[in-house]
Parts: sequence; structure tokens; C-alpha cells
Amino acid sequence: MWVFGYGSLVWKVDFEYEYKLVGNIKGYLRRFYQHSIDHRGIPEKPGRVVTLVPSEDPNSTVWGIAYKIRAQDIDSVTKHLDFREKNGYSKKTVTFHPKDKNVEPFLLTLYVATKENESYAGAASIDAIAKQVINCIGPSGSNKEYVYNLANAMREIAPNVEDEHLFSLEAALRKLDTDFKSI
Ligand SMILES: N[C@@H](CCC(=O)N[C@@H](CS)C(=O)NCC(=O)O)C(=O)O
Repeated sequence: MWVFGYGSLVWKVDFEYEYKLVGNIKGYLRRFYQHSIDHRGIPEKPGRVVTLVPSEDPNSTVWGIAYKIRAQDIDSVTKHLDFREKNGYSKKTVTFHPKDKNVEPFLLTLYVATKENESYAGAASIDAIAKQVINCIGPSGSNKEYVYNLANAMREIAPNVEDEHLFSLEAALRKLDTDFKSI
């Protein structure tokens, strides 16, 4: 079994895997359009984390990491990820395109929070998302840490890939952080 990570699964790997591959999936956009009430926020003050939204451009790519789960670990890893992604995420099978062109594309599982789930936050300006994120914290830590960790991880695994939504949010947060500290 293979699982694709495009958010916290890129930088917070708290499950067993045999090996991993960098690559992308097509037809989606990575967006901070999902409220988080159990990891980076609380029900009274939800944070924002990433999900995937369908793109009008079938060639849109979302880069991340595919993890090969050993047969003997499938049940335990699935149970763990189902719990971790319990707030609004559901499993979906898509085609993964490895960065290594010697490896043929293959089907894998990912967790996506569709717009039908009750914690779906929907579109908002980068400025509005940054102002929400900067003030949120949850059981897994601060919401801004989630953004910074994802931005750093994506630069590391796909240094030549521009993700304007992610990096402009990171920049907006770092500016708010700096402004706040300068008061
Ligand atoms: N399905 C996404 C994960 C999306 C995501 O970040 N999920 C949150 C749930 S709100 C999570 O696991 N957070 C762990 C954390 O914030 O430490 C992925 O493939 O990376």
C-alpha cells in the first residue's frame, strides 16, 4: 500500500513505512481551505490546514511524498492515519507521478477534505488566512508552525517548484510575526 502526503504528512511522519518517493499528483491545487479543530486549532478557534481542491487545469500538480507501507503494517498505519485525519478527511485513490522518471506512475491512497465536510473552511485571501493562522494553536501545536514546517519541507523536497499559495501565506505570516515582535 502507498500513501501520498501533501501537508503534515510531508514533515510529520509518525507511522512506519518501508521507503518513500518524491513526486506529484495532477488535477489538484493544495489550499489552506480546511479548518482544524483537533490539531492546529480548537472548536472555538479553528486553525487552517491544507486539503486538495480540484483544478480547472488537469495538468495542475501538487508535489509531495509517497510512502510505501509494508504489508504487515497496513492495518496499523491505516488505523493511525484514519484517526489522525479524522476531522473531515476521507481516503481517495489517485495516480502518483514519481519525480524519478525510471519509476512508472502508480495508484495510491491520499486523504482529502472535500468541500462537503463540516470543517471545510473554503477560499479566503492570503491576508485573511494569515490573520486566522497567526492566532491559532491546538493539541498538535501552533498553526503557524504547521505552515512554516510545510513550506520548509516543500523547499527541501521540490526546490524548483513554486507553490504561490503556500509561500505567500508563509511570507504573510512571517511579516505578521515580525510586526508583532516589533511592538
Ligand atoms: N492529508 C494531508 C494531511 C493534512 C493534514 O495536515 N492533516 C492534519 C489534520 S488537521 C494533520 O495530520 N495534522 C497533524 C499536525 O498538525 O501535527 C497530507 O497528506 O499531508
